[in-house]
Amino acid sequence: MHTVSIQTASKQYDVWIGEHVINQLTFFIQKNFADATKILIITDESVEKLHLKTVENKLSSFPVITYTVPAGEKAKTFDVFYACLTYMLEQHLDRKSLVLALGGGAVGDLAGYVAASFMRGIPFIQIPTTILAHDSAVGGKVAINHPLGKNMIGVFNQPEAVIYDTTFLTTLPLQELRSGFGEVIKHALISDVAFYHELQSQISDLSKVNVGYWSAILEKGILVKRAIVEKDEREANVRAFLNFGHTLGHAIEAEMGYGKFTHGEAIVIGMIFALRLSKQKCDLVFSIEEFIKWLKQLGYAYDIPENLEIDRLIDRMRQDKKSVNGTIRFVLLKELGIPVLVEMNEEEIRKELALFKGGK
Ligand SMILES: NC(=O)c1ccc[n+]([C@@H]2O[C@H](COP(=O)([O-])OP(=O)(O)OC[C@H]3O[C@@H](n4cnc5c(N)ncnc54)[C@H](O)[C@@H]3O)[C@@H](O)[C@H]2O)c1
Ligand SMILES: O=C(O)C(=O)C[C@@H](O)[C@H](O)[C@H](O)COP(=O)(O)O
Ligand SMILES: [Zn+2]
Repeated sequence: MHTVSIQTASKQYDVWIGEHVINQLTFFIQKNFADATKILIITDESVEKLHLKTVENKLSSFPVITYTVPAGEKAKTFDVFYACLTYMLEQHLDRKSLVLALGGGAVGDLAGYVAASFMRGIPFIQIPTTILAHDSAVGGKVAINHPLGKNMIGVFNQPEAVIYDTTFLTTLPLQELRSGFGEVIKHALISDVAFYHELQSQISDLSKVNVGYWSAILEKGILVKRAIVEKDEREANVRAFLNFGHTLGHAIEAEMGYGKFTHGEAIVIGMIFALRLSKQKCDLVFSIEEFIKWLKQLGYAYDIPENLEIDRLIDRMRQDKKSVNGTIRFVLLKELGIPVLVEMNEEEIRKELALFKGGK
């Protein structure tokens, strides 16, 4: 088991990562929440079938109840958020209650926002079950989607702890490995050239990565995220770098309809576009052809979906949270590992999107 301690401006907490670290849950709750009036596990319908029992078994001496939400982006809606809060009121949770988020980023984002909202805030613990959640469970961004934009309704709310049992990852389908690995690539590209080269040389088939190696690369990703959120918890400046690939990625997710494209797959396309812009605007020296060759090998889509209109993507990007006064901003790379936030002119974006979409 490895422990990564996170110290943000608002809170210190630990991330425990490794096989069977779920055992830590019992000790952590005994030590810190022994008087919890209720412990609510929020999970989704797939994770419930696969891993809920394991977690419940660790909590047999506590007053545990469960609320199950739809799997995937369907969990991040206002209706599910509201239904969750209704259930908590009906079950008489109070300010001494605790929420556990058992699942991927969608469950973590929803449950963290629910916990922040119930009676103005009760504590929650992240129990991530996906590769992608090495990113979502750390750093305290929690939110639901709005038809007009991704993660538009939410708050910053740090968890009490992150208990990342990598044995849960063994049940993930290949598409979810791929989605999560997109954020690992992001963490490498924005801050750690050696890590990027390691990934590129070591990983050619995501289905063959063993749990031990997943643990190691997820921990590296978490360290990248830690370094940034410790400096800038609420995205006043450098935290925006974690949004590399997301300006276009979020626009693709929203335009396709949430859940049609996984988050990680959408941001991979967004990263390719941001790399193309980085070459244009920041003289980045990097072979996008080589990058795409690797992505193809791993099974990623690497084009903007045919049915998406450029003008509509631009409208979406104008609504991005990084925009100021409607001016679209992209995270670009000056060099591998050296990101920068750049304001872009819409005409320039339109031209570059047309070239990208046209395969040029
Ligand atoms: N808060 C943040 O900082 C942050 C960071 C990155 C992404 N996100 C958000 O996270 C979400 C994506 O996260 P995700 O990819 O984990 O999505 P997810 O929670 O939707 O999980 C993906 C799918 O995998 C299933 N699943 C989860 N764990 C499983 C397991 N162990 N075995 C088998 N199936 C399992 C889920 O049921 C779901 O169908 C997006 O909404 C994205 O916006 C948030
Ligand atoms: O933690 C961050 O900050 C990130 O930007 C991480 C992203 O991978 C993540 O998708 C996040 O939810 C995006 O945040 P948003 O503010 O653009 O919605
Ligand atoms: Zn992301």
